[in-house]
Amino acid sequence: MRAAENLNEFSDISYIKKTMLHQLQCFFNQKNIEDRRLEIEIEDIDIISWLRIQNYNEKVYWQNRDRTLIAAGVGVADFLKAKRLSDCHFANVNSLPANMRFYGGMRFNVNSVVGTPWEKFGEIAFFIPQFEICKKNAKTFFAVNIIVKEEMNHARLYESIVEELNSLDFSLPPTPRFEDFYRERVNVPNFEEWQEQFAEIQRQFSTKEIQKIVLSRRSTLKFPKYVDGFCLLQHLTNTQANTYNFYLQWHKDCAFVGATPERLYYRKDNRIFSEAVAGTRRRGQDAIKDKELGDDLLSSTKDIREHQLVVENIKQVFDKICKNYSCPSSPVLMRLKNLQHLYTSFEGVLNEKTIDGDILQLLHPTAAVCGLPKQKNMDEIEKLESFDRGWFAGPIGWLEKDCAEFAVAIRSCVVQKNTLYLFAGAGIVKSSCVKKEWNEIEDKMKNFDCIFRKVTE
Ligand SMILES: C=C(O[C@H]1C=CC=C(C(=O)O)[C@@H]1O)C(=O)O
Repeated sequence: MRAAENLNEFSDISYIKKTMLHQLQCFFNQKNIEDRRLEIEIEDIDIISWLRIQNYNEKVYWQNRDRTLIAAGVGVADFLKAKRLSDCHFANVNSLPANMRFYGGMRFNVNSVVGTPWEKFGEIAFFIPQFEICKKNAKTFFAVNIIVKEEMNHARLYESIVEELNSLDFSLPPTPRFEDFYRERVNVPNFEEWQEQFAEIQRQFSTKEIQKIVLSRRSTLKFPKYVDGFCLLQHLTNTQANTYNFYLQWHKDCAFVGATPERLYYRKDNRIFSEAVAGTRRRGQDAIKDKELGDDLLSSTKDIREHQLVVENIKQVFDKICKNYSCPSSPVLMRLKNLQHLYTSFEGVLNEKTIDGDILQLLHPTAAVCGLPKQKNMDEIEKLESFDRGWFAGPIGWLEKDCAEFAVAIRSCVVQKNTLYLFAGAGIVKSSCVKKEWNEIEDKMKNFDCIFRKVTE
């Protein structure tokens, strides 16, 4: 690592490339090489702008809620793909070098039929980026991840990494503001269809087949020109607080972008943290109105029941995977830019040999995005929703040796050429009101407030 007096040098492109090239040469000159992450400290750079201009199909951006980790990666050093969680070799993650991460996630329902715009995403997919810029503990690093497979020719691996390194672009033109106007918006379901779905659900509540269901909507917005997902991401990082901000692209022209408040879990060694986030009100326009709305949420029987079902469900999972755990007896408010939610945190110690695959299998989908009972609702959602949720409401995050973090991919959209697909859902219980739930979803979509400008001519 370089001394602090040379900070200016850190941003010098030739310094970055030359220093990394030197590290690569030293590494590949060794007789026996194994997986390695090479890192150099660089000056703090605009990570989104860097990511935006790289010429790769595979790109990822991750910013955790307290912004202690911001990472962007391009290219593929290794990947992990599967149709079922049970076929994913998560145990291999434990042999990765320090700080090397698999980023990715999975579909909400790996058994459902794949539809637009999710064709390029797969069921479960993770990758270790070839190149990464990572900001951690107020320091910024440029990293190259090297995965050495048995069958690989080392000289060829070296050459291909060097060639890619040379073509990385550090010119950093700033990401423009999102200033596009849409021409057309189509809601699936429309309000009449939403009412019909609601009536069907009410019937199932009365026969006690389901206790709570989370139904979602998709809004498709058509723009006159290609939508730049990085401008959206930049807007989210500028305007949202207390959210995980993410961007994931497996192919150019199709990206999954979001700013979600909901942690599925964070694991450090055998300690696990999770949370129930369910029950919603808007933020008030001033402190008095805001408190009024918050108090109303905290005392609403309907919202507390909706929330409590999520809490009970996480308890059942923690009973299975933890030696011990704790959670407060009543929810508090989680305040976001536009909305406030009921929130209960969980903290536990995992049973020995519990791997991330087991945790994902049991914790996802939470009752905050699916409802209860889970299997019945997965089938019901597949039947009632006439679009593919894809990765919306699925787990999204990263895994590294001894550590993992997943958010629930809500408050999200897919950007595909000149089309933007927005997704949001709402928890419905017996006492829910059809119009209020429709409006709640509309409020959730307003996370992307910058897009709601229509061409009027
Ligand atoms: C399913 C979504 O939100 C969930 C998380 C928080 C509050 C929720 C609610 O109050 O309905 C939902 O359970 C979404 O934003 O698409």
